[in-house]
Amino acid sequence: MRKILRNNHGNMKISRIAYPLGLFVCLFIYVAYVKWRWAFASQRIFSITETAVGPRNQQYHEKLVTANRAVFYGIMFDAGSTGTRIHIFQFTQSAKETPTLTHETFKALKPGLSAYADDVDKSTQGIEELLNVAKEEIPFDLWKVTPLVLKATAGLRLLPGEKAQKLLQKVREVFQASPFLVGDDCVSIMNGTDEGVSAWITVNFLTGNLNTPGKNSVGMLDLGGGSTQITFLPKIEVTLQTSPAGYITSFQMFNNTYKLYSYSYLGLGLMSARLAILGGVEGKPDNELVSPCFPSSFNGEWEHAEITYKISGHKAGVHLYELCSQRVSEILQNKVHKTEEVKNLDFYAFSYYYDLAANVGLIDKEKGGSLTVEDFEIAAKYVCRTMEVNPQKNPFICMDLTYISLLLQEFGFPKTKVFKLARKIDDIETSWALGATFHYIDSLNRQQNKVF
Ligand SMILES: O=c1[nH]cnc2c1ncn2[C@@H]1O[C@H](COP(=O)(O)OP(=O)(O)O)[C@@H](O)[C@H]1O
Ligand SMILES: [Ca+2]
Repeated sequence: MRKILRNNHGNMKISRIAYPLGLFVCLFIYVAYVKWRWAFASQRIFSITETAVGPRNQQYHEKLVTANRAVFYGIMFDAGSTGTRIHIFQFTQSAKETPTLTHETFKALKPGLSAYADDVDKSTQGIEELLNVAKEEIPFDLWKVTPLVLKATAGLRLLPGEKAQKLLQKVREVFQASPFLVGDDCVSIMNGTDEGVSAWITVNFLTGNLNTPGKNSVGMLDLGGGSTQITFLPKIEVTLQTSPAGYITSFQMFNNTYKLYSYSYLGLGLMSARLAILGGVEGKPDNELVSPCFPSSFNGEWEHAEITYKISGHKAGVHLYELCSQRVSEILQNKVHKTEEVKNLDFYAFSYYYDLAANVGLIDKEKGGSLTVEDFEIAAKYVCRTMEVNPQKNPFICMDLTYISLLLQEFGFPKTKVFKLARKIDDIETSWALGATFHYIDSLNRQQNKVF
């Protein structure tokens, strides 16, 4: 009897220790698992294979796993000024090998988050719709180890701070209720330099320049709706020495340190520039905005940042291109820093550079292509001249092309400079999203190394 009692007493003691111990072991295994997923994610640098253009569903996922390739994902939301986009990146890795970017799923919605500044509750519908794409794409068992991040750009930078924070808080709530891995910093406004640097990482990774020592890097030009970025790796010391404060940035990624020239011009994105050229002010409705970049007989409306403006052409307009380029030059005067070195480097151009060139047939809509500053200028002159007699579907086409051609010259590019325009390289979107995902994974791993 005594023995039994003693045994019972002993069992109770064991279960009192066993319960918290079991809980601790489970927690340890879970944390170790998450750390393991991300540890291999940041070993040296990622590679990309032809499987990037492959089917991606549960069957494909199982095929990779059974082929002894571990699969993991990262989700990046790009909250741009004109739209919100989801990028779902799939990586695979065999034992002891560097991870490979195998696929991207991309979906975009309009308008951008800033359009909901006065009705925050409405912003969640689009975010949830995009999250559903991630749920369909990512196998259920990987949801809780897949990091989910949103970074907002010019649209939210241009909003009053309080309105922007309310929008971000709403998104944070939706993210926290989702089954994915969210950290404290999962939703934020990205600074302009990080935006340029991340896009530079993307394009240099996709062109194979990042992982090949001695290979030249390429520069990156991004023309968004609210801001525009220029980023390149200077090869000559003069550029580093003569650039103003805030234009040179050092960053570390995957054990390498890079010193880049990178600057984001807030307010010089195409939509913000249109407003400036028209003489309007962000957030303030005007009676009517008149511009020499529209044909003299033109009358219409333009919606920008939730305000509808009445727009029209100058009555006495004759040489549209000359008058328009004068006005655009005034707007760009003393705004942009010129560098000599850009003349000698290869550049990729994204976003509205691509869209505009594709719209007027300078490049193939799907495949992209190469063109010069002069091609933009010739197209601008042609469109401005013909739209007087032949009204265009897009009344801004003369203004936009004139703006692009002059902006590129302000950066220091000669008219003969050739640019590459690409929406995708190896079936991956040429956006800052991939570079930012690499950076996020890298920093997550560094944090975890500190914890363990
Ligand atoms: O990932 C992308 N894929 C394709 N086009 C994009 C992507 N990101 C931005 N764009 C294009 O960039 C332009 C607007 O930029 P955005 O809305 O991002 O402004 P912002 O960068 O100034 O915030 C649009 O033409 C949009 O189609
Ligand atoms: Ca953008």
